[in-house]
Amino acid sequence: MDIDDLLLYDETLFKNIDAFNPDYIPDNFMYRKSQMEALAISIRPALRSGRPVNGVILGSCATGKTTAIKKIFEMVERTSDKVVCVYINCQIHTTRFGIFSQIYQKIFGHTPPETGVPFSRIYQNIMQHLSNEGKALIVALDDINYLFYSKNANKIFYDILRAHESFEGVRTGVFAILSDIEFRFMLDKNVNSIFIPQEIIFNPYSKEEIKDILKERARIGFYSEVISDELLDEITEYTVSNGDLRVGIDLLRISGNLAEADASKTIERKHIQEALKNTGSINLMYTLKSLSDDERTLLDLIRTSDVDLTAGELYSQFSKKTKSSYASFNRILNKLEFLRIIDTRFTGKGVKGNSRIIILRFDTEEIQKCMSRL
Ligand SMILES: Nc1ncnc2c1ncn2[C@@H]1O[C@H](COP(=O)(O)OP(=O)(O)OP(=O)(O)O)[C@@H](O)[C@H]1O
Repeated sequence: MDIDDLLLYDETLFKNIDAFNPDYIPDNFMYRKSQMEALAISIRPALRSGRPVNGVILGSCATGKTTAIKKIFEMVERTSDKVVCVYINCQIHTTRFGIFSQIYQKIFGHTPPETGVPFSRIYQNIMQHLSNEGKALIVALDDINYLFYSKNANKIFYDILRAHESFEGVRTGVFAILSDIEFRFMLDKNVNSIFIPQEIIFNPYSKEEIKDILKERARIGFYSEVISDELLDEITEYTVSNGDLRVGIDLLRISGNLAEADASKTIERKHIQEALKNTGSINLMYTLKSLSDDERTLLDLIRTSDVDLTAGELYSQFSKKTKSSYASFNRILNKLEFLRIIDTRFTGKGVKGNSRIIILRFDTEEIQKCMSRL
């Protein structure tokens, strides 16, 4: 097809292309009944003038944690106007002000002004409103490990969970969502005893479950018979080996697009093979998306260097590009290590043997591929 035809061609394989969006909430949320029940049990007291039970929601990536929270919040809000449910993505909102702005927005329908209003006023408005209206507050903090990095977690938990000490009758709860079991102990380390949560585990899907979920997604997203069962099996295999359901959903979407561009009425193996070339690690892409410009600049320097640099060498390159202080360079380096994009190893050389060597944990091409898709 030439470009004009490509743009004008109005046949589509997609019945509902939104079904492949990252934030699509499936009506049919399969294999998560017991987790949804556990969430409902934790929230139930809040619907009956009690306090919600705090929870920590644990499970590796793309096991449906976010979907479960969003679904249960939707259900709660449909059932009662006495519970305010706020979902917060901590990759985006990392400060106390940022997080309480989200809560404020949910309650009052608009965010507080960014300047001129002290945090205490915003906090007071929120809690006073809840107290006056007799409403409970449940806050889900997704990817809460990002708050450990900025060391804000404890304060935020404290603000939310001890509100009842200053505001009569206020009932609050927190769901902390974690996608890496390693962060579980860090939660205890970062948040003291005010948070005693019940654990809700989202175990990985089996191969059969992945196949069923992908099949259902294809059924919603494509017209019938666009993709064969055999090719779904292949996408399932790849998804299982990659360990991330999102990769499978993305593969469906990309191969559908490629088939469409080919004016084909069905997805063929060649479209999947082509799509595979375009999918980097989705997880890595999400992590890279959350980086600031300076953080990406530093990562780029690491990625494009032919040799493993020491921290000192890296800083001298970085400071030329960004004029950053050593302290902020160091913070960024620690963050990249914390996000497990890089490793740093002491070489035993340098001042007091403190010289570190920086090692990229991913293939440079993989990073490049993900960066180009941001
Ligand atoms: N049981 C399921 N049924 C249908 N779709 C699902 C199911 N579980 C996950 N998904 C889909 O997989 C994708 C990832 O799910 P979700 O964002 O809820 O996972 P997560 O555990 O929060 O991931 P992360 O920890 O990486 O944020 C979404 O597109 C979601 O619709």
